[in-house]
Amino acid sequence: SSWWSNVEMGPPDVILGVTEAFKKDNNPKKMNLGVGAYRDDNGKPYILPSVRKAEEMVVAANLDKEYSPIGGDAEYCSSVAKLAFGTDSPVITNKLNVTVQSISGTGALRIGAAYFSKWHSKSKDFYIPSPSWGNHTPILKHSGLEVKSYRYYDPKTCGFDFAGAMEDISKIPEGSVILLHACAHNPTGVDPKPEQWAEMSSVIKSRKIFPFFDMAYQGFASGDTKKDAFAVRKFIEDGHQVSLCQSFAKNMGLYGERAGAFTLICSDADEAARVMSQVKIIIRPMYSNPPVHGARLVKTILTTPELNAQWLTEVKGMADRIIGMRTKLVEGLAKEGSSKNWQHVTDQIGMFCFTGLTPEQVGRLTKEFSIYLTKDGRISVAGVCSGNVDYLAHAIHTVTK
Ligand SMILES: Cc1[nH+]cc(COP(=O)(O)O)c(/C=N/[C@@H](CC(=O)O)C(=O)O)c1O
Repeated sequence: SSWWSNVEMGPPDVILGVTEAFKKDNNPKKMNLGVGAYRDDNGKPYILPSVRKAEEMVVAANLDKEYSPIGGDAEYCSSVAKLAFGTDSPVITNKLNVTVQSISGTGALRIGAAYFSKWHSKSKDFYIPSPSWGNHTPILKHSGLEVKSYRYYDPKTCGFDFAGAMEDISKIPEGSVILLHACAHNPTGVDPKPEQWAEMSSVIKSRKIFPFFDMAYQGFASGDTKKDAFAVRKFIEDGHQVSLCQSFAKNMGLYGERAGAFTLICSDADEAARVMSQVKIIIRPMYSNPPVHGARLVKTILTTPELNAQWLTEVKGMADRIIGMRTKLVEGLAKEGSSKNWQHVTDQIGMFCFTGLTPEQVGRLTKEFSIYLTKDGRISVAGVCSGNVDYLAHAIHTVTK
């Protein structure tokens, strides 16, 4: 018999599996609201003009294809750290950040999980929001960490359960790690207000919990990279030694280029050198060194002032289109005569809208209207455009009235 006769069929990925099903559907009105990938108003993937310009510059530079350093290109790393923390942050000016290039946001989480599993001696417990991005749990478990949760989403209001979150956080044992979505929470689209971040920061500090940020949407949530980095910068101002995972998949449209970064904040240059050495020891046997092209595009954009300015207008353009679609969807539902409160659709922010639809209603959207979304009722608003928003409103009204 074969070596692999024991291998059973695994389930399709909760998120990426939706796209597979969508591709098989030949209904011309079909909609893919599953994967969090931006589409323009014609429903097409969008290559940012600033990225195309950067690509021309990189190609014209005739660079070689030698290995990157294990931690990636140093200028790339310093440019993405400045984007996250701010060029005048003491973290940057005192060089307290250990920043390495990662294979996009997922790769940053993998490096982070492996690092904490080996070097964070106080606890192996990671507390993630309930709900969180579907891939957080498997990534953390792959590294031998324990995954626990804290209340985050309130299904009654389709909003942030601040009281519940604070109650749970105040019970998290000292030394545990708390995973925080810096902006555009996935899947709920619900973010704490600045004053709520401030309260979370002080209770996390007083309880000596480690804040581990996942910032996969900087600039993509509000259209303003500084505003979207508020929580990370506030925690640093409050004296937390944060760790940070960054992705350029969404805010630069570099999905398949796999450009990201992982950062740990250290207390001095000597500690930073020791920590960097250990992060490299984790990366080398994982994938040795990162892919060059995506990082070159990011670095070119972030370090060429006019390209950086152009990029900021483009990322704001993406955010604004999504915000506009949220409003159009709510208007469409009103036009359909829905009597439900859809305020949360416009209150929520970023790529996703947590509609509040039940799995049964989600099933009907797919079966009766060829509208594809994850079972938890999350829709990627990026998949909505002026050509299909009324169809979506009609379908949602039909399954919810
Ligand atoms: C919060 C969060 N963190 C990290 C990632 C990883 O992205 P990367 O492409 O590795 O940089 C994603 C991707 N989320 C969307 C795509 C996916 O599931 O892979 C999604 O939720 O649809 C996140 O939503």
